[in-house]
Amino acid sequence: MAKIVIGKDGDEVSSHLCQAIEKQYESYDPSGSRPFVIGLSGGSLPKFFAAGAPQMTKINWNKVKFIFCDERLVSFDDPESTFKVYRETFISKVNGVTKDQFVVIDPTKDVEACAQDYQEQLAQLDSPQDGSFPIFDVLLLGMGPDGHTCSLFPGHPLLDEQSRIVASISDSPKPPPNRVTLTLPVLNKARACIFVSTGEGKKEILKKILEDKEDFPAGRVKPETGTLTWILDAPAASLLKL
Ligand SMILES: O=C1O[C@H](COP(=O)(O)O)[C@@H](O)[C@H](O)[C@H]1O
Repeated sequence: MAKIVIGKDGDEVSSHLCQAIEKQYESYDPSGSRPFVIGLSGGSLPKFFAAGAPQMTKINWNKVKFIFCDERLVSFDDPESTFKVYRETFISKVNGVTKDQFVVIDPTKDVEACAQDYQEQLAQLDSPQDGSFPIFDVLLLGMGPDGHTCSLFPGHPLLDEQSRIVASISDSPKPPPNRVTLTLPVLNKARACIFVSTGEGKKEILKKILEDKEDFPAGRVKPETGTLTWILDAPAASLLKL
């Protein structure tokens, strides 16, 4: 069952996001060797994460590895690069976080080779496994007004992917067309999936997914044993009968 949390404005959304991440960190043992893995999304999410990050004082950032729930296949200087956004808005704000803690794509590869390479990089993180799938600690997710999450779009064959951890997409309906993305099976193995969805433009799709239970990619994120949290602002939640 999803937990829905509503912030009255962007600051409250950031606060709820930080609290949710810190709560998940409580069940992690920082004295062990494995990292605490946080999956990052692009779009509107980085601004809430970066704004709240300095408040997350319980987290030993040295133990964190950041991965990308999806990434656009563009150079790291391109404004569409999600890594670029985090490099410019987050790394500079939190003491001790360096770019070496980010598991980044190789943007020089073709999209399929890039996905394969990223999957291999994720496999080296020493995360717990369930069968062939890693169990990541926290995945921070966004959702487009069409109901996509990561780079998993409505009606796309990637929604049926059952075995890969990272897949490529070369026909993304939202530009840029070439991207790599975590797949639904790995999203649903995570210990915690936290969506952040804000603004008037998301109110209809949120009602369809959270209340009417219509089938959209974001609604297929249902962690098997982990938790699912939706953090919304008031405009995004305005059609929900909570
Ligand atoms: O293209 C993308 O869009 C989604 C949703 O973005 P938002 O701006 O509507 O929050 C994002 O989660 C994903 O990472 C990104 O590649």
